[in-house]
Formats: sequence, structure tokens, C-alpha cells
Amino acid sequence: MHVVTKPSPRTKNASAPSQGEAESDTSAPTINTSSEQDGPVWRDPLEHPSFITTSPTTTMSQEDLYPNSFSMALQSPLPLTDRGSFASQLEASLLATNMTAASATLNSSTSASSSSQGLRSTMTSTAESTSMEDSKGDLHSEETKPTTSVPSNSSEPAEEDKSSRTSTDKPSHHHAHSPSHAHSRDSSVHSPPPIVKETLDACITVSPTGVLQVKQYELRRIIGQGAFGIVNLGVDVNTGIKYAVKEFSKAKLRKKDRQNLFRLGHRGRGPGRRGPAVPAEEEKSPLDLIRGEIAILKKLNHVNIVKLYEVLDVAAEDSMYMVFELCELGALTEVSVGDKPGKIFTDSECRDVFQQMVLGIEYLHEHDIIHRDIKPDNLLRSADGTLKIVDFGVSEMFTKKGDDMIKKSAGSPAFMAPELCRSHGEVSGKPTDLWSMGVTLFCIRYGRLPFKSGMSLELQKMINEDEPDLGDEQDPRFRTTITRLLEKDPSKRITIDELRNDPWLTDDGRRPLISKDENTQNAVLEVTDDDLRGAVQQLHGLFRVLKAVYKFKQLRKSPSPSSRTSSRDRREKAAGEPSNLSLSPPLLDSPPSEPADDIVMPAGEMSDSLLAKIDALNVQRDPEELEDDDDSVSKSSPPFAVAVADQQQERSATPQEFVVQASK
Ligand SMILES: Nc1ncnc2c1ncn2[C@@H]1O[C@H](COP(=O)(O)OP(=O)(O)OP(=O)(O)O)[C@@H](O)[C@H]1O
Repeated sequence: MHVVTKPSPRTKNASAPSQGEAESDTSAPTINTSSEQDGPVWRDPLEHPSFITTSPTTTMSQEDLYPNSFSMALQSPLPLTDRGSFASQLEASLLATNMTAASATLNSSTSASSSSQGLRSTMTSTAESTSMEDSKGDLHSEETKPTTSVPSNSSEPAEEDKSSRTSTDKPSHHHAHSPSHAHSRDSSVHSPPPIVKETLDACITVSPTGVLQVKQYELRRIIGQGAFGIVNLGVDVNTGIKYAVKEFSKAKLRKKDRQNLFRLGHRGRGPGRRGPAVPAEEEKSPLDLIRGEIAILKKLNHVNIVKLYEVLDVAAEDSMYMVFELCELGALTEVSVGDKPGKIFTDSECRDVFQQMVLGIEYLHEHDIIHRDIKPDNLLRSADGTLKIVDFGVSEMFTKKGDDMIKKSAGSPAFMAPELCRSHGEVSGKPTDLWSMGVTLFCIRYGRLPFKSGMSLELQKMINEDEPDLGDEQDPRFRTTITRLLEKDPSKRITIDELRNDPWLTDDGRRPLISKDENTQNAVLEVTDDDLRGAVQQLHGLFRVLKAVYKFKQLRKSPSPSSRTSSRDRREKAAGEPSNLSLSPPLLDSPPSEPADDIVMPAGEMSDSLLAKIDALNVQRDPEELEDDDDSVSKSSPPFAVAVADQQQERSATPQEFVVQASK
């Protein structure tokens, strides 16, 4: 059963490039070719240091990972954290970043060899160099495989095609742009906005080789771990285009949502004050739980902001998915949480990265969006080195032009502005992003945090009172820039407009930014409350009734909602199970002959034997296990995450065990 959102009238005219265009687009996610030699080289995120745990034993060569302007600086070895002082590092890391759990990256090996054993997501710490080597081998062998090697599920792709009938696009890919900073001079800063497809009842299938496929996206391997689920390398089996498919646990999101409702009214994960009121008594549709993030991402169209292509809910499972542009090179850098310095970027690299940050944030601010969690972990890079701002989970979007007042604290403590540390009232949001940009710039310039403490109160005091140590910084222009970014008083802090003429940023005018008009011309379309509600296709009318009937049938078959599994569970346990079976049942045994406009009805009926097969495939999940999952979210209340016990534990831990926290 596929529900397709009608494109909004505003986005209908947006002409996405044809597939051919997409394929020739150098900035598009790389397409597999049959020959490793002649084909584009896809660089496995797992090879990138940002995908490697920041745990004490991480050692990884970075050669060859960076094709562009960063290559020189990356000759230096990865920052190593000190095994001996791990406890203090962990505390420091908790304050530094909310994603070390993500860095305790999970290496899901789906190589030809592992595929032959059926799908088995081998969760191991990529910190182990041996496993990294393996994963590299796997990746390259995988890349030489034609993407059609895994047959798509018999009738499903056709259904999927049908499901796209109202979304006239193929996944569009932004324009080509030259490597490194040249994009900042690129006249085609914006491509036509992709139309974000929304599918409420996506199908999950398991291919003969045991690879899980959600709609047309084959989930090849896990490339990251977020607060609410994993991030997969997904390949569209129809086009071969690669994506980052972010998987969310609905149970965790619901739990978080309930907590937010309790604490903050209706301001949970999402657009803050723009969030539409949702009646408490009415259970939200699953995608509603991330409606804010979806609503924001739908409106954004900038080369330095990650693109969202599709959101999918799998009704019978605990999982839902967001399909993003893949950022092959992973995070900009790791924040050093130990005594040893992190990677230090050259002056020119710092400028290049910061210019892109400025352009992306200018675009956001110009359209009344405050990111709220700028830090190196949320600055990913595409294959050509272009910076992509990601993670709008705590971002806020404002209705009234000029109103950027934010209240709740969010983001990662080490990157949090002084006014957020000391104030319980409202503060202006834009300067808080500028501060976080300053901390990020400091990190890449010096390989360390400007303010670092394992104790939260002490950290806040440092942020509020201490001046950052610029060491023997030789460039007076940079001293001025960073000092103005890390100005304690938000009203005196440098603004984006001022940064445009900053001598260091522009290298005394030799490296000017593209004009503000050009950078922001592709205006975010006005966001209405309807847009926000429509960020997720609402179920109503006939469909709601049908859904109720379906749910009733499900109840008969399945003892409790908690028996729903996540696709990850299924992936781990599906080896050896019958393949090519849709796990997401059609809506009704006998679908109505005239489906509602925006609903594509399933082609076939759901026979009892099929239901029995589905039941057989449904790995029943212990309700307590689900509760445990939820608990990992409640532990996560502080807006930062992290990670890992010792190396030994890492090897055996499940993803959940890795996540000490997370969430914003
Ligand atoms: N578009 C992408 N391309 C490549 N890797 C990505 C992409 N998006 C996320 N990742 C990686 O996946 C991991 C988890 O990302 P994710 O955004 O889920 O984590 P998070 O910062 O905890 O966010 P959230 O709190 O929203 O779950 C990170 O290592 C990140 O670098």
C-alpha cells in the first residue's frame, strides 16, 4: 500500500532533472558502474575518519580519502585519544559532541561473501583497523557489482513507479559544481528543489541475497548511528544512485515526543514554535513525529545544505526512513576530546570550509531558520568536498520575519553560546549559530575546543567568562575574526553580513563570497501551517477508515504493537528466511475498487497464506526489549550523546548498547 503525497502546487512546477542529467551530474550521488577502473570512485563513508569511533584506540590512515583541497592537511594521522584518561575523555566528549555514538560506527558488512550467508549486519567497531580493511575490501568489491545484481522484488518496483505518479520527479540531483571552494563562485548555487516524496505504507522486502530493501532502496550497509536510529548506505535499485537512508525508531520518537509534550508543550523535535498543534488525544501519524525536520528540509534548496528526497513509513514495523543525499566523505572532522589535538586544517582549508558554512547559514537565516546545532559532526562533505549542513532535528523555523527568539536550549554543550548557558529566557537565535560556527572554526584551526571541561557547570562558566586561547596565532586578521565570533555579548557578536566583508574570510578581498542575493535568491517558499501539517501526508476520510480496518486485522494477527520489529532487527535475523516477500501487507484483504485520489492501492489481495508467511517472517520482539530501547532515549535527555565503554565491549555491543545517549 503506498500513499503518495500530491506535490504542493508550489513545487509542482519544479522541474527535476532527468535521470540522464542526474547521471552526468558530478555532484549527484555517485552511480555504480560495472568497472572499478573506469567508473567513478565511490568513497566509502566507513573509510572516512568521521565514521570511526573516537574511542581510545582509533587508528586509521587517512591517505586517499580526500580527493580535493583537504588532501594535504589530511596527511597527518588521525587524532588519537589517550587510553589512560578515557574516563575524563568520555566526560569531555559528552560535552563536546552528541554523536560519538554515531562515530562508534557500525560496520555492517554486506559484501559478496556475507551476502552469500544471507543478510547479516555485523555490528563491529570500525575502530578496529582489521575490520576497516575488511570493509574497504567489501566496499570495493561491492562497487564493482552492477547495482541490478540484486533483483528487485517482483511486483513491488512497478508499484513503486506507480506510487510516484503524482510526484513527477525522479530523485533530482543538484547541479554540478567544481571541487573545493569553487562552488562558492558557481552561478548555479541552487538546483530545482527536489520534490520530497512521502510514502506512508512503504514495503520492506528481502532480496534473495538477504539484503533488506525499503521501497526501491536497497540498504547495503550501516554507515552511522544517530540518536533515533541508524543511517544506511541505500542504493536505488532502479537507478543505482546512492543515498543515505536514515532509519528512525518510531517507539523512540514517540517516547521523545511524549517527553517533549510534557516538558515543552508542542515543541519537540522539529520546527519549534512553527509546529502545528496536534490534539493530544489523537495519535500522530508516524511521520508527524518528524514533521518539523521534514517541513524545514522540504523548503531548503542550497548547495551547502543536505537534500532530503523521500520519507517513508513502514506501517507494520517500528521503522521509518528519511532518504538523504549521500555525503560520501562523512563529517568534516572529529572533535578532539582528549589531550591530543585533532586534525588541524590549513589557513586556506579553514577559509574554504568557513566560507561554505557562511553561505549555508546565511541562506538559513535569511529564511528564518536557526540551525541550533552547528558543529563539525553536522558538517558533512560530499564526494567532491562540498560542505553540507545536516541534522535539522533541533532547528527552529519562524513565522514572523525578523523574529528569531529561541527559548529552549539545544545543541551540544561545548558549542553552545554563552547566552544559552546562562539564560532561561528567550534569546536571539541567529547569534547563537554564529557562536557555534566560531567554535567549529576554532576546532578546525587549532585541533581543539576553545572551552573544554568534563563538568557541565565548569564548562558553562568557561564559556561565559574565559577568553579562548589563540596560542601564537600569527594572522591578526584571523585573531579578529575568531574573537568577534566568540564574542560573549550576542549583540556585539559579528553578524553574517559583517562576515561577508571580513578581511580574513575574504583574504583581503581576494576570495570574495558570491553576493547575498545570489546566495539567497532561491527563496525558501513561504511556509504555511498547512505546509507543516502537510509535511506528512495526513490520513483522513476513507483512508482513515481503511486504516482502522487494517489495524483491526493486524491486532488479530499480532498480539501487541510492541511485537513490531525494526528493519534492523529483521535484517539481523532474516538470514535464511524466505526471500522476496513483502513484509508490509496491503491495506485490506479486498481493497476497494475505487481508491482515493492520493492512494495507490496494492495490486493484489492479502491471502491468509501470505499473512502466515509474513507472520513467520515477523521476528517477534520482546515487549521489554522495546521498553529498553525507549529507556535509551530517556537516558538521553541531555542534548548530547555518546558512547562506548572499552574496546572489548565495543566488539560485542549491540547498537543500542553503544548509545549512552543522544538526542536533542
Ligand atoms: N546524508 C548523509 N550522508 C552520509 N552520512 C550521513 C548522512 N547523514 C548522517 N550521516 C552519518 O550518520 C551518522 C548518524 O547521523 P544522524 O544524523 O542520524 O546522527 P545524529 O547527529 O545523532 O542525528 P539525530 O539526533 O537526528 O539522530 C553520522 O555519523 C553522520 O555522519
